[in-house]
Amino acid sequence: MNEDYLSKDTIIAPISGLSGGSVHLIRISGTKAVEITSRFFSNSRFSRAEKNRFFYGQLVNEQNEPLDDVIVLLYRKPHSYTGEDVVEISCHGNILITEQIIELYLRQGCRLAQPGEFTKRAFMNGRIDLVQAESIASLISARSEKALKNAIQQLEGKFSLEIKEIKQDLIQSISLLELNLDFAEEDIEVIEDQQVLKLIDKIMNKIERYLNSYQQGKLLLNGVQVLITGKPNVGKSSLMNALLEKDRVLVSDIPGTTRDFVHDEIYLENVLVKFIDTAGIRISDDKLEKEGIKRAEKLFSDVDLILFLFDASQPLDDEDFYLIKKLKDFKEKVIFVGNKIDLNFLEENKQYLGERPLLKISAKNRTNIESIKNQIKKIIQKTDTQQVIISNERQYGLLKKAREELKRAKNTLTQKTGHEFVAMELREVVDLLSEITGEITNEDILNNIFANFCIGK
Ligand SMILES: Nc1nc2c(c(=O)[nH]1)N(C=O)[C@@H](CNc1ccc(C(=O)N[C@@H](CCC(=O)O)C(=O)O)cc1)CN2
Ligand SMILES: Nc1nc2c(ncn2[C@@H]2O[C@H](COP(=O)(O)OP(=O)(O)OP(=O)(O)O)[C@@H](O)[C@H]2O)c(=O)[nH]1
Ligand SMILES: [Mg+2]
Repeated sequence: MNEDYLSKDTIIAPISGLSGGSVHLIRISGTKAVEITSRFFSNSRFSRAEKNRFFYGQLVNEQNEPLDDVIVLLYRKPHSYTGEDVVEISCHGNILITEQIIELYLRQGCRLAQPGEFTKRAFMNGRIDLVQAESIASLISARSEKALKNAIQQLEGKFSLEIKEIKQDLIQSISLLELNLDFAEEDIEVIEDQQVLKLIDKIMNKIERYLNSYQQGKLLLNGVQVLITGKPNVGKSSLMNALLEKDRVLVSDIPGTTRDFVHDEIYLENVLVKFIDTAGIRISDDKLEKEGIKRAEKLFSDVDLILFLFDASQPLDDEDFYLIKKLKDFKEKVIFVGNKIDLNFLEENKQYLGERPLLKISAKNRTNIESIKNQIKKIIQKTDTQQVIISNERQYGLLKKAREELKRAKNTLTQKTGHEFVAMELREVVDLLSEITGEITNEDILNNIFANFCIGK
């Protein structure tokens, strides 16, 4: 597939952020990258260079009008990110300059790169495998230090290597099982069932460990989402401000002060925590309010933690009960927070709250806000970053299938249905693992993966 792929379009895209920075970076990859650049770049040593190097000079357009003073980086195939000839232009950080340069290349026969297309080419040209490609996307979007560490490990090939080792073990057993078949008539056992069973168990353990890391992996990758809900005027926005340690949201004694979602973030233990303050939920016939409530309730299933806030100085009322009932389905992630304890704490409310944690705070006086942060820290359990953590849904799905297939193989072996079936099932596991690293794949799957990358990756 390689040669074919190399000969395709020359593609271009900005690869740095386009707002704020003082320098922008543009990448051009493909056969025309060097030739086009040499026609519009003032530094004559550029086109003669054989090796990767950088050059300083002026970039001009077709009318010889200067576009910018730039640094051009030359990467000769296959020694580049994509494995093709690559030119990177580092220009001044003005979107107008960047656009003019890109338009020049488009007029000269390049086309804009699709999201993830550079990385897709790197994969197609064998520079990286699929796990590594996906780790680049995780690396960019990681919302915690641990997720970042894990992504870097995967980019270095740690997970890919472990998969390769598992596959080698499997392939060895498969060939021994097949050898057994050849010698079946002569009654020679090349491999004992017990040995194969032991191997299957060993591999199942490894896969189980990957699967178990997924929930935590996703959390570390995306950060923790915490929703603050409760009826109007119980102090949700006050709590939001207390958690953020700033006056982010408007607070007032008029019920219905917050009308839409307000979110903001902090880092706790190097994990991004996103708080969402919502409009107070009340039983209402008002169309607009009903819609707001519907949207808030949709968030119940999306978030990782729900803080149900109530006024602890007052008896719980129908509006509180309405919400408590709604939250029953999400019980395992709800924390009850009794606010306004500076006024009073009514013990009688406790009986309605079940066995979930109950925290007592005063948002206004910022009392006991730490107890909430401690509950969030509990979610961010101690994770061992020495081990591979899975955070990718595709990889998770394939690992689950591999586990099922291993179970099947184990069954077949213990039921002594025949070694040829065991071998077949183990081969299926090998294929599933090959799909993870992308040795086995198809165009649709690939397009799907890379389409979710950002532009310029
Ligand atoms: N300017 C720039 N910075 C960047 C990237 C990039 O593409 N360009 N990266 C993009 O994500 C990351 C680094 N990843 C890269 C990986 C491989 C090669 C590369 O050209 N490798 C060749 C050449 C090495 C050499 O000349 O010594 C090779 O390995 O053969 C470049 C960047 C982060 N920073
Ligand atoms: N005494 C006391 N008053 C509080 C406390 N927390 C909030 N309040 C007051 O309660 C009123 C409502 O506070 P908000 O934070 O705006 O309440 P909310 O739940 O966001 O209200 P809506 O946005 O209208 O749903 C304000 O007057 C706050 O000053 C508290 O811990 N103690
Ligand atoms: Mg509010």
